[in-house]
Amino acid sequence: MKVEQISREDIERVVKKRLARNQENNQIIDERVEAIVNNVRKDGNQAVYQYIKQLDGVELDDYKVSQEEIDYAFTQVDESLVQILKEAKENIANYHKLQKEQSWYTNDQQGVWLGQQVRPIERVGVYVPGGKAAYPSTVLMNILPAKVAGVEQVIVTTPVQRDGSVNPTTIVAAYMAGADEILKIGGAHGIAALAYGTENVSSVHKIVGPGNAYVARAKKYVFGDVGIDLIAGPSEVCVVADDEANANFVAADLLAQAEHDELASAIAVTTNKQLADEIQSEVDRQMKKLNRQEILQQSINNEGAIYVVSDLNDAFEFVNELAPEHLELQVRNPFEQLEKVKSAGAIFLGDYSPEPLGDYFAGPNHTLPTSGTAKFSSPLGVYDFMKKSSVIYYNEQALSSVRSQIEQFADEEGLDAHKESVRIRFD
Ligand SMILES: NC(=O)c1ccc[n+]([C@@H]2O[C@H](COP(=O)([O-])OP(=O)(O)OC[C@H]3O[C@@H](n4cnc5c(N)ncnc54)[C@H](O)[C@@H]3O)[C@@H](O)[C@H]2O)c1
Ligand SMILES: N[C@H](CO)Cc1c[nH]c[nH+]1
Ligand SMILES: [Zn+2]
Repeated sequence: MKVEQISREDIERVVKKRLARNQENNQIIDERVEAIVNNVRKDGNQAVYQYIKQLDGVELDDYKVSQEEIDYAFTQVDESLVQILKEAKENIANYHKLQKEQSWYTNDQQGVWLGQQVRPIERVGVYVPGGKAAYPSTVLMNILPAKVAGVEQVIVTTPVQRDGSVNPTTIVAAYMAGADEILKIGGAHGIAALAYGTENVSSVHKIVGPGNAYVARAKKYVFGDVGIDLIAGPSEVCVVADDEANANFVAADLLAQAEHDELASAIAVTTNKQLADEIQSEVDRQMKKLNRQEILQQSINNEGAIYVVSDLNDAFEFVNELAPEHLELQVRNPFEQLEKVKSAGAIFLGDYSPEPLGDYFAGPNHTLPTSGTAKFSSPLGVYDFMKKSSVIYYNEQALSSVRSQIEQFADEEGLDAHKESVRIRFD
């Protein structure tokens, strides 16, 4: 993991170069994704089964998880883990209940009644990643806000494992969170099946959930035909560390994100060169003891970096340019620094709020904007599962009092039928 000293003038260039690397990867992936999505849209099941065979290495007869498989999954998961899932579920549901918006109406007592009706989306697809690891936590994070919003039908899709099954904890978590159906379709073909439906699956109205670059680009490609939540691609962490930070903690937190994906990005930004060197050697030392060596080596060597800046203001300049998925502030008085953050998916304060606390347990959602998209988007939340309709009521007298304004406006736009629709009610 390289250590690089950067000045204020370098920050924009360094961050833009990092984000541009993503764009280059994306161009190659986009061509592949386009072909997969279009083939599933055209050929339905036949294409789905063919991609499951080609990309996931499994010949399936049925990609729906059956009741027998659900029952069997419950026999495979330890009671202690079920208990943990229940606690996490409670924390996540409680946090998300606070996000629920209500419909509202105004009544001016003069015959005008306006409002905003809030309704859940009816049918939602949840992508749960499962290529390199299974993510039961992501199941909870994506289904629970949908259920809090009142979504009627939640269809989960996740890659099939080599033996033709789905990870049992994923199934148990999906069942506990209220999934209506679980499909064994990963990657871009999973996204296409949800977006356009197949002979066995009705299409959904919106697709949520993180995944690798193929999944993230497929979501972007189907957007418009269905809704999507946000671009949640390979994981990222940026740790801001001042001279009081603990190098062991910082290194451990960098590795915790790096282990997700070869393309995961783990960055430390520090004001202290000596700490940077300590973090670097700690990463090397700790990495040797971990599983997933191949992924760790690649992500740490290619995507990881430790930047040394001259002061905390420069550190926040860097952060706001990067807009990382996860930001950790391992600095003195982190609460005082919080207001300097303009763009980040989730912000972890202090030495004892490591990012995995948020991944599994605290309650806020772990599906977060990546690749700089935190500059304009927010964590997955109940609001992603709700839509709004405007409500308008005028009585006869109220309409009569504004008819001339509307008629003149319609004249101005040359829209006679608009004018007539008002006039006809009175003349
Ligand atoms: N942002 C979040 O909240 C969050 C949460 C969990 C995981 N993640 C991220 O999700 C990702 C999970 O990735 P993953 O790979 O483990 O699982 P995944 O389910 O996202 O992707 C696996 C699928 O990708 C497809 N695929 C793989 N190589 C392909 C190729 N060359 N061409 C076409 N399709 C291909 C396969 O069909 C496979 O089923 C990681 O990047 C991790 O960082 C993010
Ligand atoms: N850190 C991931 C989001 O980038 C979420 C996750 C799930 N399980 C473990 N981690
Ligand atoms: Zn994680």
